[in-house]
Order: sequence, then structure tokens, then C-alpha cells
Amino acid sequence: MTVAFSLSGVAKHYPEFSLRDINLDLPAGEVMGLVGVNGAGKTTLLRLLSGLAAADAGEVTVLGHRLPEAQVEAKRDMGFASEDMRLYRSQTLRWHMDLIRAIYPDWDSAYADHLLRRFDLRVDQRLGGYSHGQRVKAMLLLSLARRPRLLLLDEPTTGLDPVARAEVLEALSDVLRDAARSVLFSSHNTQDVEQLADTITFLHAGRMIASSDKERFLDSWRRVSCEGHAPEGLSDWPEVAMVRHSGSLIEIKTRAWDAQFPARLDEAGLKVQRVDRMALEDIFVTAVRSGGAA
Ligand SMILES: Nc1ncnc2c1ncn2[C@@H]1O[C@H](COP(=O)(O)OP(=O)(O)OP(=O)(O)O)[C@@H](O)[C@H]1O
Repeated sequence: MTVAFSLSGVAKHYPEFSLRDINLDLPAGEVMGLVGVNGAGKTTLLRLLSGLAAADAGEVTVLGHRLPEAQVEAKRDMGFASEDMRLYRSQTLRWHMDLIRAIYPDWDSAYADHLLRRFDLRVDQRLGGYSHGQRVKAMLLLSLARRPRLLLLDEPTTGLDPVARAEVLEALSDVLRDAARSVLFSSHNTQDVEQLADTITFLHAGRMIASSDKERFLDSWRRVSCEGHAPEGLSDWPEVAMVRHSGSLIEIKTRAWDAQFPARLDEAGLKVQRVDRMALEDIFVTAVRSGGAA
């Protein structure tokens, strides 16, 4: 398996925060969504991969290059788009495009023109006059048209109105259809992640609480509604992530659904009324509240 990046035993310490024990690989050609609440460490992890920050422990390898030693080589094939990417507000988008084209030989002018039309951006307007959504689209255009082998996107849809968000998601899913490209993008928005990602990594308080194939997440979690009296210790069953009582109704969320689960509940004195699949958002919130492992 070729990997786009590999993080092994990675840690980064700030005075008030630590990212630690990060072991994560992205197979080449896959799209990974990085999900976490504010301050979970998503940007920190992306900055370690992009070479903007150095790990305090562990190994970071990007496109076969060890960081920080080989960051020049790694950066050549990597695109990073984030809020703090430096765009010159007194310059136009055309100026930025010319600058990047001069640096990166793989710049795809036809694709850049296509994105200009699709994002409806005025190429001769100074970026200081762009709205937030237009600046996000400009940043994406500048990253995508380089055709990087690895694309790192920090919150690409945050703060966009629904139309701009749909445009950005469509442009991303076009890019993502190209099997040679690998993408890691962070988001608070689990719907975006559910729509675009093959694999999903949950980050919470600087730790990875889960990382798995999207379908496996969606297949293994269920909300089970029951009637009866909950047996003692139900919330300690390893497959049970959450138990909530509402009168004689009991709602159980399981992280390890299998067809025998209702029979086990029946033996324990609970009558299963219904079983529902869970949306990624619900899975994420339940995993965080249950203290980790998803
Ligand atoms: N350069 C830095 N110096 C000190 N602390 C930092 C630095 N960069 C990040 N942090 C701290 O690390 C923590 C994680 O921040 P990070 O930006 O990685 O989270 P995030 O998951 O991207 O959050 P958000 O969704 O709000 O963008 C925060 O508490 C932040 O204050």
C-alpha cells in the first residue's frame, strides 16, 4: 500500500495543549475527513503535515519524505489551504495565480480557468475587496490548480453560505474523483465529511479517538429503543456507548452492532422496540461524550 502520509507516535506540545499518540496513515488516493470540536487539535495536526510546525516526538512522513528534513521535496507535491494561508489583500487574484504558476510547474491553467468560472471570481479584483466566501474559493483555486498529490484543507467550508458551500463541495468532489490524489480535510461539519470522505478520523482533546472507514462507522453504530428495566451494569457492556432513560423507555447507543444484540438485550429483560442507523454527527457526539473509543 502506498501511503500519502504517515504519522507515527506523533506529539506536539503547547503550554496549554498537547496533541499526542497520533498514529495515522492515509492510503494514497483516499479522502480522509478529520472531525473534532473547537480546539481538538485539527489545525495543529494539519500544520505538522504541512511542515508549518515541527513535531516534538514521533515521525512524520509525507509523500515518502521525512519531515522536517525533506520538507522542500514534500511541499512541492502538497497543497495546503487554510484561513491563515497568506493572501495579499492589496493584490488581485490574477497576481496570485501568476505567482504560483511561476513557482509550480504542474500549474494547470485550463483547470484554473474552469474554477474561476465555476466559483464566479473576478480575477482582476483586489482580494481585500473579496467577501469571506470569495477568499475561501480563491484559496481553493490556488491550491487545486497546482494539482498537488496531497491536498490538506483546513475547514474548507466553514463560514460559507449554502450556495458557496455547495459549489466548494462539488469542486472538491470533482477533484477527489482523481484516484491519484489524496486529501485530508478538517471540518466541524459532519455532513460534509459524510459526503466526501472515505475514511474518518475523530480527534478530541488532542487525541485520536477513532479512525476508520466511513462505511464501517455507519455500519457498526446503532440506536436501539427498548422497553423494560435496564439490567444493572448495562452501561458497562463493552459494546454500549450510551444509555438514556425516559420513563419506561430506554435508548441504547451501541458502537459494535451485530444481529445478536437484540437477543442479548432480551435475555437481560429488555424488549427491543426499534433499531435505527445513526448519522455521523450522532456517532461523533456519542463517542466524545462516552469518553472516547468509537
Ligand atoms: N502556536 C500555538 N501556541 C500555543 N498554543 C497553540 C498554538 N497553536 C495551537 N495552540 C493551541 O492548541 C489547541 C488546539 O488548537 P487547534 O487550532 O489545533 O484546534 P482545532 O481543532 O483546529 O480548533 P478549531 O476547530 O477551533 O479551529 C488550542 O487550545 C490552541 O490554543
